[in-house]
Amino acid sequence: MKTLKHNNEQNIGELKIGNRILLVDGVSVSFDGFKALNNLSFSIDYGELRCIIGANGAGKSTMMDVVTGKTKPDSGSVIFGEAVDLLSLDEPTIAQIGIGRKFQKPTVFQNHTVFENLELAMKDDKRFFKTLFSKLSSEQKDKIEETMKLIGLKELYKQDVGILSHGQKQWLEIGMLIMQEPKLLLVDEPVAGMTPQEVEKTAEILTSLAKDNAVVVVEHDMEFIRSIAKKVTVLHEGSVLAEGSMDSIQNNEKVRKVYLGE
Ligand SMILES: Nc1ncnc2c1ncn2[C@@H]1O[C@H](COP(=O)(O)OP(=O)(O)OP(=O)(O)O)[C@@H](O)[C@H]1O
Repeated sequence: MKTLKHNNEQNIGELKIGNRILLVDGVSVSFDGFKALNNLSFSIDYGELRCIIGANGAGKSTMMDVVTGKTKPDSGSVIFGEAVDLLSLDEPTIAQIGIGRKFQKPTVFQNHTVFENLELAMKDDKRFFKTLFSKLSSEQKDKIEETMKLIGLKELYKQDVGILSHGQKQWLEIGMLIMQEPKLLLVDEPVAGMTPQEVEKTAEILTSLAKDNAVVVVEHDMEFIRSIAKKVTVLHEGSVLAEGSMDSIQNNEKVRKVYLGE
């Protein structure tokens, strides 16, 4: 079981597979009178890999901005774990208590090796030079090794990141998120621009990650979604249009109308 080094620890509750880790309840966000999120409600369980889909402008990014504290909604509530009120916390605190976000564009340190990038991303010590020149404990080394294995970059640990492929950089960034020990990961369009082999590997990484975390994937690539999805949430005009298995989504009349114009 994971532990949290934060005063909100007692409010997170037990991180047990199947327990709820995120509740978004009746959230609305307006931009100049336009409702980007409109009474949005859904929840995510610990150990779940959830896919969130929706047309451009459906509110996917705004939803992630609300969960990570970048945007404060006009109404509603967002609860992490059993009782942590995320709307009362700022962005750095939300990251610190265990919500990690991976944006589309990788932001790795180009002139450092794979190993160094993971080392720099480690949770406890954010001071760049101190991190680079201090000795790692065996526990920290093990964590880096384990992460390199998960993201498939173990053989490349000495390589400068600049020469990695687009896909490898994306995986490294997922690895850097893992080093911060998040409990909930929000991943924005992870397979955009990837080769089919890279897409397959990304599916493996995210599936494996979700076993001991919760992972929310926002993606447009439906084939990829189909390959990883257990439960899919469809957003439309800032609300949940449908939720369920990929099959039930594909056969859902409302979804077909909105997506396929049937
Ligand atoms: N800061 C903002 N100011 C004004 N309108 C905004 C702002 N952010 C988002 N919007 C609008 O809110 C709506 C929802 O946008 P959002 O980016 O959340 O959708 P999305 O589902 O992530 O779309 P995409 O798939 O294109 O990334 C859009 O119509 C967008 O134009």
